[in-house]
Amino acid sequence: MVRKCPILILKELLSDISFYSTTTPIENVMIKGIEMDSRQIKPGYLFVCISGHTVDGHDYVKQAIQNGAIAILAEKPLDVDVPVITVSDTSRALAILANRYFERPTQDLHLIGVTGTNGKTSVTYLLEAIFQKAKKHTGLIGTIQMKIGEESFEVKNTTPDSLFLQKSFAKMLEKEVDAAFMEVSSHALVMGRTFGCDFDIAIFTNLTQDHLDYHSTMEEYLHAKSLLFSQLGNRYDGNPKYAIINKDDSHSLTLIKSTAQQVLTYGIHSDKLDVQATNVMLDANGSSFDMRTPVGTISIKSKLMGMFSVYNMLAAASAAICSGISLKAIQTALESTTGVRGRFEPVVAGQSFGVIVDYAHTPDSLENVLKTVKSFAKGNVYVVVGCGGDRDRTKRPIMAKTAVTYADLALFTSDNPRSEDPKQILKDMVEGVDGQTQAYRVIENRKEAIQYAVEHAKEDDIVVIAGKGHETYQIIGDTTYDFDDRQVATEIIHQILQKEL
Ligand SMILES: CC(=O)N[C@H]1[C@@H](OP(=O)(O)OP(=O)(O)OC[C@H]2O[C@@H](n3ccc(=O)[nH]c3=O)[C@H](O)[C@@H]2O)O[C@H](CO)[C@@H](O)[C@@H]1O[C@H](C)C(=O)N[C@@H](C)C(=O)N[C@H](CCC(=O)O)C(=O)O
Ligand SMILES: Nc1ncnc2c1ncn2[C@@H]1O[C@H](COP(=O)(O)OP(=O)(O)OP(=O)(O)O)[C@@H](O)[C@H]1O
Ligand SMILES: N[C@H](CCC[C@H](N)C(=O)O)C(=O)O
Ligand SMILES: [Mg+2]
Repeated sequence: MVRKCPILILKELLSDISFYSTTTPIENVMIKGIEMDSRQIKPGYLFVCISGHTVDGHDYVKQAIQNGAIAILAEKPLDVDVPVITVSDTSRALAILANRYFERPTQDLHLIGVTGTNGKTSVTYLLEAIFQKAKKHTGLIGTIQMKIGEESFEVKNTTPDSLFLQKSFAKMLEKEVDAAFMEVSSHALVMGRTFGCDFDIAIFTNLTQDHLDYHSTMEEYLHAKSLLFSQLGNRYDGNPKYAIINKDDSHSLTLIKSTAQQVLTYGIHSDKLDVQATNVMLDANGSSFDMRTPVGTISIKSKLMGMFSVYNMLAAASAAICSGISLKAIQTALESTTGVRGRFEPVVAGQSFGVIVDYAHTPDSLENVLKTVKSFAKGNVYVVVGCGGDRDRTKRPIMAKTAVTYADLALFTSDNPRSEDPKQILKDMVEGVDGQTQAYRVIENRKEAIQYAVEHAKEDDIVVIAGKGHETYQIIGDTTYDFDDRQVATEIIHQILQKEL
């Protein structure tokens, strides 16, 4: 199916919005595009004013008009020479308009949304592997990138704004994508970035502490996650919709109750699971288990490490089963996949000890990763870890405590301090540690912290570099510096090996 970007009669475009008012008649206004950023406006565009967390888009109307905007969607009347359409909520209106403008693309896509504190990126990549094994054309949107087949596009947010989303889905349909997998963050659900997305399947991975800077309580955070399930299948189109829920998570019942659609539960320990892993074996080479499903049982021998990976595989397999993918394709894909960039990624640079780069930046993910490493490490475990600035402060002492509990030596360092004082972040972390009995060091400079760990590690030891995973930058103040944990570790190891020659 080839879709072209339409030039639309503004009045027609607004037909999905029931209540709005205009300053001048808009009967003959044709628009060539929609933008919410005045800097991106091109001649003939509609500019949508969003009042954001940092600035108010209404203040950029003049710039938008200078750049060629021929109409404005706003939350208040404005004194300008082009038609102004006013609505009570421009973010919501934008989601509706974007959906209409791009011809409701998700109605023609098999769309799977994944939410939860940890595992969203991992599950979307497992889905991609499974669907590709079943010879489907795939699309993916998440923390690392937007993908159409093997083509990659940059993203600013894990779940982009509604305009970017609908444009991406339209692009996917142009490229004949059958199924798309996307991470749905709690921020996006609260901000309505996914309004207009017609999800066929919604997956819940787990809920543990994070983002308490944005959601004031865990209850609010849970409620945000539940929106994906309460909004599932709002527009009945005759196709079955499924909520896939990790029943071993203590919040599962709330999510099950929040949806009116069919529910498939997965897990290991709970009663009456639809998809269950049994005989789980974990070791330094990966994981193996039997997966019982409503359509048969398969044995899986995967290279993915840790119990959390077993949960991710169950989640992806459950969604694939609901999508009609064969157990054979699921089994083959799970057995051949080697994991995602920056998630439990080994650094192999000729050293005699292990180095693992992992995106653990929450208390729960850090605990999972360190427990997994500790379970097979023959020597000492070192962890290099920091906590992001301008993010949940209350997770800092918990992450530090987790680090010293499971590692033999923890090196507390910087991880995107952003506008905060890196020393204060480190102080917040150290609050969680009993300095008398627990082994840690504070080394603010991340490169030096990695260097310390790598220089001290001996054969059979393992160094875990946590928190930044695939990231290739370090944000300090307003400046974004190049920084890639994998590259930095490799360079330091090479220097050490050179000296030893
Ligand atoms: C707090 C938050 O979520 N902010 C998001 C929000 O930005 P904002 O409200 O600050 O926007 P703003 O800068 O005030 O601008 C308001 C409006 O004015 C417009 N503007 C602005 C300047 C100008 O010159 N002209 C102009 O027209 C902007 O285009 C915008 O429409 O809207 C932007 C566009 O959609 C987002 O990129 C931005 O995400 C920021 C970068 C962010 O860091 N968000 C994080 C907290 C987030 O959303 N994270 C989740 C993942 C969490 C997880 O790991 O689970 C995510 O989905 O990414
Ligand atoms: N199911 C899981 N349960 C707990 N921890 C997990 C799980 N899956 C992955 N992890 C850990 O969490 C880290 C982040 O995983 P992943 O990137 O898949 O999560 P995410 O939900 O996409 O995170 P983000 O919110 O930053 O987008 C991994 O590096 C790993 O340490
Ligand atoms: N999506 C998460 C990623 C955190 C990654 C970590 N490296 C940090 O910068 O805190 C956030 O924006 O909170
Ligand atoms: Mg992610």
